[in-house]
Amino acid sequence: MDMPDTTDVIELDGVEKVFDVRRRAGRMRREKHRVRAVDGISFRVAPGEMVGYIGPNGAGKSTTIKMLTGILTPSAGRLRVAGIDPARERTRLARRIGVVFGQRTTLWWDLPLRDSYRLMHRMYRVPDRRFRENLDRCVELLDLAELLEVPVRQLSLGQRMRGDIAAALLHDPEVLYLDEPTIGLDVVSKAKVRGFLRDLNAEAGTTVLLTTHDLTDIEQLCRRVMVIDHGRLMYDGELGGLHGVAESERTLVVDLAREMPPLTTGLARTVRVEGPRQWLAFPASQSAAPLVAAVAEKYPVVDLSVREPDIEAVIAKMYAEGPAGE
Ligand SMILES: Nc1ncnc2c1ncn2[C@@H]1O[C@H](COP(=O)(O)OP(=O)(O)OP(=O)(O)O)[C@@H](O)[C@H]1O
Repeated sequence: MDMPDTTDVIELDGVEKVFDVRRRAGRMRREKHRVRAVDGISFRVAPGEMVGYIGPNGAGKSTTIKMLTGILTPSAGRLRVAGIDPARERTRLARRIGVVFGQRTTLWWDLPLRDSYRLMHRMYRVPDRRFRENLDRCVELLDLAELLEVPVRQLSLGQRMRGDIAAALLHDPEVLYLDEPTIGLDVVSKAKVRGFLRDLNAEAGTTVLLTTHDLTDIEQLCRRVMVIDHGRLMYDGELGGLHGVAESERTLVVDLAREMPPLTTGLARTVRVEGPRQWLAFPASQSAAPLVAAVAEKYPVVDLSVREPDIEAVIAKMYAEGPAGE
């Protein structure tokens, strides 16, 4: 007889979320319309895993995370986090999970960071000693010492993000949901955040579910990735198993002094021309340096930047070639 596997920290079985929306249909009429935001998803996450949860805009990622925190109740299916039904016991679950939304802060805008943390200390009823230890650790590893007395509204985006990550960890959650934790951050801040998350996962064994549009986040942090689209799980496996990841392309964006015909270097394909700006695609596995040198030598260049492949591009390619591992 199969025994249910109770060691998994996140369990979803046939989870659905349907929204009833009213849409304008003509001048007066409104039509009822059903949106299947999550359409029968099943997966399990073991303690200590760090899993990427990716998909195009509107795929159903945020809706899934909201159900996992208990903010939304599933329309059908079974869902458990740390053995708890999130929608039924949201408050009890809140002590076991941490959530970071890159697009908005859970900190108090007008308060210094330290005061936000004090409020959370009381809200989550964290034992004093534990709180102090966690805070000290986050302050050290996230470089927050100089920022504790600064009101949140005066922090840069990268500083605020680090502050938010610390806030999500002060009560020792077993599970951390991260929704776009590196969005809008510069290269240095991204590296800091990624390094911290890697250490947290390795040392504290915190289970992490990571939603991002940045493929590098996934490459550097997650061995396992789940792809969702139109509310369905399209892929669950290693990142390398996704078609298109290895052979994806980076883009060199070139601003020229004037409009020119498509550039020819022999090292890249010119995929787009708009006025004096041109987009050159080259294999992601190759260094950009020879291409940059060739372009700069041959053409009147005003500015250059390299764009990394993003998840949307990889997923588009996956659909073009059919999902891997099926
Ligand atoms: N409260 C709601 N009422 C009606 N429809 C909703 C609601 N929330 C989400 N949806 C719809 O459900 C679908 C999935 O949305 P969701 O926000 O989960 O996608 P997402 O994968 O997080 O996208 P993004 O990457 O843009 O954040 C979309 O079609 C969205 O319009």
